[in-house]
Amino acid sequence: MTARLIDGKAAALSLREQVRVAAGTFAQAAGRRPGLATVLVGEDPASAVYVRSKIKATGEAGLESFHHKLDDATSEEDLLSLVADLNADERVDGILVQLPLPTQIDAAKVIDAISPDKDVDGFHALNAGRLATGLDALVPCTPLGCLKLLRAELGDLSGKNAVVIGRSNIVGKPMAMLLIGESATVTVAHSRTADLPGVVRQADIVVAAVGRPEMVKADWIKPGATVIDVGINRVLTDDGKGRLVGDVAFSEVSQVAGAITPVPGGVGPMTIACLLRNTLVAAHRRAGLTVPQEL
Ligand SMILES: Nc1nc2c(c(=O)[nH]1)N[C@@H](CN(C=O)c1ccc(C(=O)N[C@@H](CCC(=O)O)C(=O)O)cc1)CN2
Repeated sequence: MTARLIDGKAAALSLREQVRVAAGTFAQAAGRRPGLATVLVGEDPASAVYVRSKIKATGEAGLESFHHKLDDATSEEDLLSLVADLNADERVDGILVQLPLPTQIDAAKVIDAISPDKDVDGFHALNAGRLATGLDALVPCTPLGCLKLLRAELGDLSGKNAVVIGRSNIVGKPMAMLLIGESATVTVAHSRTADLPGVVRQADIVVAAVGRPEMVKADWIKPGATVIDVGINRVLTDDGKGRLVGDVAFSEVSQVAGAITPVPGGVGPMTIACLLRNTLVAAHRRAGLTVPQEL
């Protein structure tokens, strides 16, 4: 392997420590701890693991945690009613409804019902619009985590050619907006892009968020490029056990790239660290306190 390994686990631990210190300062100034409400609907095993990790990380950072577990058959009306209660609860600075939701619930309606001030996932249309127009916004955690890794690796991103593969509202689009905000030259590519390998080959920075295991190959990558892999795909192995792979063919791409995130241990841990960061930012704004610069 020739590429530098970008250690998302270490970066996430360091951000979580910064959040812990700043949460203590917030508690002294505001007379209460910042609060995060998590909502898990149903029994999806991966979602249960992610929410457990979020609750654990919340406690370790000194934030107050309010967890709500609803059963699989919960109606949209009941979930909207819980969101309304959490919007009104002064102890709650951030509301996280874990996705995906069961099919009887319209996720867009639920996201729209979350107060934009408490939308620590950054999925509400108001936060998306604020990000797109360069205003202070709560920014989706995964792209924010990618940006923090890119800044730590490359410093100034201005003038870099960045290709984001994937156009989802949760990762691709906000990632592009964040990179534009850094004065990078940004292309958003996707499954229908003509000559996708040729487009990606122009990039100094590649962010892969397509959800297709090991789709990005070594001959797509400009030598020395920085590659951020957002994919988390579970694939079956010959021994029947299965393993996690990203959207990037790591073993071959790491021979060409200048730096690369692994899966696991790259972007994933930053998603949870940025959720804590967003909760602290939301708490400061709601309390009328200045958000610490280092966050
Ligand atoms: N409301 C939300 N729902 C979902 C989000 C989100 O940001 N908000 N993102 C994903 C899942 N997710 C967080 O919720 C998440 C996924 C993966 C990781 C992570 O740390 N992954 C590890 C590997 C974990 C494993 O072994 O399975 C890694 O990449 O190192 C954190 C958070 C969908 N839903």
